[in-house]
Amino acid sequence: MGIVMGRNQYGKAEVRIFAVNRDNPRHTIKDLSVSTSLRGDLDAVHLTGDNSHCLPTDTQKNTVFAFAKEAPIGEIESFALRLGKHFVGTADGITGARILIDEYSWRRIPVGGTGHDHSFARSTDEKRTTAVTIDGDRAHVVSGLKDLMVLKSTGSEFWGYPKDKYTTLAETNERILATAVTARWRYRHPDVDWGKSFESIRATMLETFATTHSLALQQSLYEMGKAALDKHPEIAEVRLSLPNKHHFLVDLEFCGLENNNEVFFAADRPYGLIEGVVTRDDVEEAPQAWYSLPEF
Ligand SMILES: O=c1[nH]c(=O)c2[nH]c(=O)[nH]c2[nH]1
Repeated sequence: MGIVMGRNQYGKAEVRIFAVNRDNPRHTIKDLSVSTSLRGDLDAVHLTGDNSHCLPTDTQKNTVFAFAKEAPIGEIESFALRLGKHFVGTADGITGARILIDEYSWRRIPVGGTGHDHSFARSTDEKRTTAVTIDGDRAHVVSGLKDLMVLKSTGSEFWGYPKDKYTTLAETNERILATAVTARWRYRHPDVDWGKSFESIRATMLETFATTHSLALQQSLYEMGKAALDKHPEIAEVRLSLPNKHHFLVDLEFCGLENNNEVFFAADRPYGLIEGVVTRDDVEEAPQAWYSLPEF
């Protein structure tokens, strides 16, 4: 029985890059966290420490910064595709790459009609994301968002579940439903207006969360994924990870007050974690597009 080196990848994680376009006085900015991972003929570095195919993670980091200067960053999907193709096309022994990008959402400070030219505010943790996988001459693009906080103050119920001797949860037809959405969707091809597609999928999922009368967070998850797929032929599947941010009704009887679903304890943990894949029944699966992705 022998011991062999298994699947591996390596790169620089969370390169924080901030870029300003100063072409005119109305600046545009990009605030990104970029992670690079390279795959390929890397047995030698693991087995003997032979670094001849080991493009340093420091060089990968420098490449990210240089690419941001050499051409406009543009949409995160295009930037990730450029980086991934560069590494696979130029680094000896490297046959695959995974580029992860999270984009922080700054907005112009609302001064005047169109917002300030060079001052910005960020009031949310929400990030737009992409995960690009280059596998030889194939490319997979999985985009999404994370930490999008949403809440419904009515229109959510939970009842009809199995009960056993450990059950204490009361059935309810009136509860708060809150979650922090992490969603990723896989594109069928790279011929996409990335920004427009992102905005529309995000809006569709938000609208569906709002308008679905929810009997379970699982039902909301499916409806959100389905609505995105119905409206967007360019995507093959949607994966969602939804922590159920429980809001417990506070018993105020101790001081003689009736609590008519008005005052809750917003617990941060433990939380239910509802996860699922919503897909088309006629598309080919692409496990490589998802391999080692956080959350999925
Ligand atoms: O929407 C829900 N789904 C569950 O599976 C679950 N389990 C639970 O305790 N509360 C809820 N709510």
